[in-house]
Amino acid sequence: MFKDLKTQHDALGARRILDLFDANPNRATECSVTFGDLVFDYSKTQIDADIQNSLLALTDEQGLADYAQAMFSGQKINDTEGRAVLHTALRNPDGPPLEVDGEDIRPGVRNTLARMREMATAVRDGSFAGTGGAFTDVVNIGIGGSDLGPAMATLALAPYHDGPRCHFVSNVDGAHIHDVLKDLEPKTTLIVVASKTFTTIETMTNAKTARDWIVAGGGDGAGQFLALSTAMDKTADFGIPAERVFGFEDWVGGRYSMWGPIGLSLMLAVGPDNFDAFLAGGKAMDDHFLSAEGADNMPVMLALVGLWHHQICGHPTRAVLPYDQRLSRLAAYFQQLEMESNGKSVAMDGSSVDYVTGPVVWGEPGTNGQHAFYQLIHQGTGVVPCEFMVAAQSHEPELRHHHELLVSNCLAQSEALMRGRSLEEARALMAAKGMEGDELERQARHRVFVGNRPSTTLIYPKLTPFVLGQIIALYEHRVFVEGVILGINSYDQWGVELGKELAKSLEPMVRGDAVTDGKDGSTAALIAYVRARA
Ligand SMILES: O=P(O)(O)OC[C@H]1O[C@](O)(CO)[C@@H](O)[C@@H]1O
Repeated sequence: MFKDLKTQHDALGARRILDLFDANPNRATECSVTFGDLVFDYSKTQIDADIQNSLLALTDEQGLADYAQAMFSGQKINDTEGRAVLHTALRNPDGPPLEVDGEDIRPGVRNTLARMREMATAVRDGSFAGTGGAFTDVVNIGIGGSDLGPAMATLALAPYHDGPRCHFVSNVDGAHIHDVLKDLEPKTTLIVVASKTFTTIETMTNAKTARDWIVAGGGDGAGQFLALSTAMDKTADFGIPAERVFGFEDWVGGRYSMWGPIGLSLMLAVGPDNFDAFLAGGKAMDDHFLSAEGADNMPVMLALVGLWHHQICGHPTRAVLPYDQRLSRLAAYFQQLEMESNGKSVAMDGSSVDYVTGPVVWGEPGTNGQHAFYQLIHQGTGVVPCEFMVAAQSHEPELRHHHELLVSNCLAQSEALMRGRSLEEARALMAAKGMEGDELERQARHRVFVGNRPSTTLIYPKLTPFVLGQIIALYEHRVFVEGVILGINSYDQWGVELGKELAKSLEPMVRGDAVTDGKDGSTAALIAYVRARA
């Protein structure tokens, strides 16, 4: 796999990205993809027309178009779980009939969306209320895909909030629920239990704690609960009646689920119309993904640039750097989306892969990261491809100067990474400060930036619900394209199971109800430490 591309990579030698701009005045346009108001600029990378052609050839070799059709038409491409992958249907409720197991799923999608809208309206206008009156606060209890998406999006769309305050509890660490509930009023708090399976230990533990808190505080117990789940039997066992359960099917993966019921807390915060706009943004990206050809296809190019940097250039991580404070949970969201999807070592046919699969994804918003880890990005020994994101406009026109500084910083970083600073330039800098001799030489060397470090920039007009929908769907399809080219199933997550099983067996030992015989020395000693201080 990737033999030709690796040869092309090896032939690059010391080629400077900056020189590519001198050689081709149209490079910025030619190495950008525009879709609607979104522009994805990958011109500050080593990718040229030849490399681009070889990358695009991979999509044909791996049958990407057929896989995309298979996914959108409901074939069971998640074949280790025997499931279709149809989160795209959640953002296309009015599409033509779409069958899974012989049944058209569209009416169900429309019905659930209408019920969500009704519930959101009732909560927001106070016609569904707690024992103390209209709900002032909503606590979404969920983890992984049942938390990261709605938590990220609710923060991202803060300027559109006109509903109750929304809080998110995920960690089984009691500190999390304690710190969230301590300032809330049980009689006016709505608890939304978000769990696809309704068995996840963290979520069920937090849900029970929340129910006790509501009851102890004079609330209506499960009467102030909503459930978002595929497991109607389990939600009923918990005491939540069917009319307050928003179901979805197994063809929606957890990390792809915020477009449906799992997005209810977002809908409660920003209202049904803004939620619809978010769905419309996702749908617009789906249409683009299915229709745009080759280098004009944004998700395809985003995926290919990622493959170039990780699989071909061998850079082990990639940084997501939104210059947008309200996207401060985006990196965590992408970590699950990308790493749970493509962190695999077995191909679809069960054979072991002999190439690297998903990269480590990490990041923080700019400009904060600049004052923390950018040192390593600029002068460290390894290369970290950076994915910058920035809006042309903020939601705070009265703080225009802040936004101008934000944008300037974002652009400065990608320019600095590419341009670098040579030893000669650093020497001149030191000389200008009056330094000379050995000391000048020593100090100058510390001020050299090798440059030629790749980055991409996704630029968008403003972080509206529609644009957020576009961005999230863009990255979902990126993960899909990468998975298809790597020949792996991006939609299962068997790697999370072993730790869960072991946690179950360890709990009685940690509690002191079982002996640690049979455990390795380290685990037994750590349990003994905890027991001695419990
Ligand atoms: O929604 P659930 O079933 O509680 O699962 C939460 C998360 O746990 C995982 O299964 C991983 O443990 C994720 O894939 C999922 O998003």
